[in-house]
Amino acid sequence: MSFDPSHSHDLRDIVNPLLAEFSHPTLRKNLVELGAIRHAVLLDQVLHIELTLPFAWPQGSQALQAWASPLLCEATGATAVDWHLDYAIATLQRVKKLPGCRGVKNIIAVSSGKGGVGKSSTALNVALALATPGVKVGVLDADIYGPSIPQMLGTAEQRPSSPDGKHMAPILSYGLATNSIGYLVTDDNAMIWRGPMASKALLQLLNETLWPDLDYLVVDMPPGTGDIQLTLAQNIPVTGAVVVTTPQDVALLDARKGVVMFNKVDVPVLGIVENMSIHICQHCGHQEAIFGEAGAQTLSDDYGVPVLGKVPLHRRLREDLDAGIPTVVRDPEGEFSDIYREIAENIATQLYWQGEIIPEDIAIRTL
Ligand SMILES: Nc1ncnc2c1ncn2[C@@H]1O[C@H](COP(=O)(O)OP(=O)(O)OP(=O)(O)O)[C@@H](O)[C@H]1O
Repeated sequence: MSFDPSHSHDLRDIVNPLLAEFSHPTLRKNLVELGAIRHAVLLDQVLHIELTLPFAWPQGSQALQAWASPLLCEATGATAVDWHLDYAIATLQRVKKLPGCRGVKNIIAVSSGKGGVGKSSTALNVALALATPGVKVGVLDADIYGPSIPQMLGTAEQRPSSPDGKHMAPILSYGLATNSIGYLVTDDNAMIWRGPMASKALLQLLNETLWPDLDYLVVDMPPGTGDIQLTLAQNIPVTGAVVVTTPQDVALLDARKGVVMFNKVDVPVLGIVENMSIHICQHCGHQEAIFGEAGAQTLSDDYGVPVLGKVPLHRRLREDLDAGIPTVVRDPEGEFSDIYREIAENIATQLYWQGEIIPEDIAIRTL
């Protein structure tokens, strides 16, 4: 019998083995083993391929298309490949098998051992990078000591409405559903909250926000490893945590405490983001490791957690946040956005591979 690529069986025999050959640092199983290939059909010499992924994969999918398109054309006689990528994001087991927050599949806690290392900037740009078309993302700013997300989104003057007098509608910004402790209290007020009060308020903020269906909720945690952080890490139904640090020794010592804290309460540490990794001069592009080198790698080696990415120190990143237009929104094709997309993809895939998938109905909890 002769081969006929317009025949779906014959076509699958070409497409599946070829796509199974695609390797990428974020894949621990190939695309066939992952069950990602939904459909392939050759119409008018155009090969249409449908893929469904269980994790946000903004850069891997680009790499796949660049690698596979010419090979598929050659193997099938198609003149072009039309890729349809969609997502059915998996819900992963949460810390202590806690029931989920209504509407939210996966919660990612972004923390730092100490303040000022760029935790909020990282949390926000990573959330925006996770929100690739087809993936729904929210941000909860739980940083009681300096709730900066509203400023960074340019929404500081807004206040969440309450359609039923009990719950809050999140503020929608750049495609993210967001809420912040900053909308509800003044800075002076929040700073003097004691541990139990602060943890209770933050848990309420999480549970009383009317989140739309979200694949990922990124929680910008208060910096440090004290009682508030410990209580939150134990009581928020977190799927995994990310620790942000600078390469500086002192921040790394604090970052160590962060990793240890999450280990103690059995929250999987997905990895470390090194922020302000090298300084890039905005005039001449000269690069300098002003906070030292290889710090995050040492931490990673010591605790067996990956470095998810390194963000340089660059004036532009701060200016964009000050202007309320984060870099991933202002310059989506730029090199910094690529870095944040890589980090987002590493987080999403790490979350998937380390976790146990749970059926979706368990994720629904009524308030
Ligand atoms: N990679 C970077 N390049 C340039 N500026 C940065 C970078 N990362 C953060 N910043 C700037 O540093 C300041 C502190 O960042 P950010 O608020 O994200 O830190 P934080 O760790 O969340 O602080 P806090 O603990 O006070 O909440 C902000 O002005 C931010 O714009």
